[in-house]
Amino acid sequence: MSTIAPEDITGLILAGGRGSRMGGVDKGLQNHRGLPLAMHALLRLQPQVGAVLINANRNLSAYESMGAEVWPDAVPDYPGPLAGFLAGLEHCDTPWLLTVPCDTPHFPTDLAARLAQAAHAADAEVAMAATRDPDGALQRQPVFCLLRASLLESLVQFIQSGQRKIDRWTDQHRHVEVVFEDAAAFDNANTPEELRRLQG
Ligand SMILES: Nc1nc2c(ncn2[C@@H]2O[C@H](COP(=O)(O)OP(=O)(O)OP(=O)(O)O)[C@@H](O)[C@H]2O)c(=O)[nH]1
Ligand SMILES: [Mg+2]
Repeated sequence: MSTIAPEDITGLILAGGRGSRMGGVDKGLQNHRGLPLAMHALLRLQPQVGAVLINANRNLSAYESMGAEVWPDAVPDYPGPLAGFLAGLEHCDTPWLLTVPCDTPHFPTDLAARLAQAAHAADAEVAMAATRDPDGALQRQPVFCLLRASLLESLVQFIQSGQRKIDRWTDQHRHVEVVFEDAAAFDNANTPEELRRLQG
């Protein structure tokens, strides 16, 4: 096979954060064009992968009603997105996991296909999205990450050692970066103002 099949990938929507810059609200449940942000992510991710999970730590039944399995962090105190990666890897039944955050409703519709192609071609364990700044500098998008499910043990150890940074961890493994030309597709909503800007 010349790539990784969609059926071999579980999509994971990361909605487990504190949303502190948004005033402490549950970011994935905030309205964007008539639907909760996490629902936009679900609708975009579902056609690209075989199954979808949601990682959330509050309002679990609201997320369940979107039609996907929901898993909270197994580690306490909101240690960051890697806790979500961990919940996803623990509950993923496919050889690959693809993470996306709940606050980026316009992410590329070919995200899974392009990351899968690159991971396969490079025989990598991790494929991460990247964009270019206006000045041309490469900007990693670490929460958009295709991972081999076999990295679970490595991630448990990394988190137990007190580390939190996604690319510090992924750099320990065979990885590739995939540049997406449309940087605006990765615009996310951290504040109410950024969410308003996304409506336009
Ligand atoms: N499971 C889990 N996910 C997290 C955690 N922190 C952030 N995330 C998720 O990681 C992604 C990127 O994080 P941020 O954009 O900083 O979101 P956030 O942490 O909720 O927002 P702030 O509190 O304002 O930083 C979002 O999809 C969050 O839901 C955490 O401690 N646990
Ligand atoms: Mg945060």
